[in-house]
Amino acid sequence: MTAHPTASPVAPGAVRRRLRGLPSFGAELPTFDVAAAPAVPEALFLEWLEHAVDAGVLAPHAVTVSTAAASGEVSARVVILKDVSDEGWVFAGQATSPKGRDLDENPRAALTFFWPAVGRQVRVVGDVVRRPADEAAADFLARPPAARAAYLAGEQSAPMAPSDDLSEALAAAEVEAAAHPDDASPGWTLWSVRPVSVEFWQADHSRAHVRLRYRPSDVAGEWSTDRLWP
Ligand SMILES: Cc1cc2nc3c(=O)[nH]c(=O)nc-3n(C[C@H](O)[C@H](O)[C@H](O)COP(=O)(O)O)c2cc1C
Repeated sequence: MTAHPTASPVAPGAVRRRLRGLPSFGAELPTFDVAAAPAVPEALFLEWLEHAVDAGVLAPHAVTVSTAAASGEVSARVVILKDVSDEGWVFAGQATSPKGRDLDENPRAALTFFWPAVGRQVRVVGDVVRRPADEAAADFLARPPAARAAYLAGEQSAPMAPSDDLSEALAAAEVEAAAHPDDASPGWTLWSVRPVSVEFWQADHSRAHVRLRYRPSDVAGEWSTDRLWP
């Protein structure tokens, strides 16, 4: 572990004023007609995702995944969304990473998408299941060699030793990945979040933010919706 000196203090109130002055959303915001919302949340999510892509939102497929260990300790990180279907919202990572360990202990997660330019947030909460190993292997093999190399170079989230050289490790792993293009990695894992709640949030400049939450209804496969106070 490396120790660092304490950062110098800034003028009292300066950070608060700076933060208060920052914009959160684009100047022009879309509207959200909840009466026209599809019957299933996946359909609305895909509609909103395409809209975000068309609006030029950077990395609209990046999502914050929040997990909790059995101890109750929580953590969150950004990952890339891999798929959305009846199976849920799918993301990938290393089985032995902190998120993988959390999900082994407590297979529940919250996903949070935020698309500032269009003032939209989508929150998905649900049970997490691992996708079949052959699906994870196919996903791993479809990744570019540099991405596979980055994964193979070292154990994700483990501290690096001072003697570890990242560039060297990446170069060696890239040679290895290129030499074995058909070798899947057993640790590469796809997780699917099967939603028990999906909430769509549309910002409004006059603060009349529109929120619509889907939850499974009593009829299997169907959803009921609620408007929520902003
Ligand atoms: C835009 C972006 C995309 C990322 N995509 C992934 C991903 O798909 N899978 C992954 O394991 N980590 C991804 N990461 C890195 C994670 O945020 C995180 O550092 C890593 O998964 C380790 O998290 P953990 O220690 O909580 O397991 C991404 C980071 C960013 C900023």
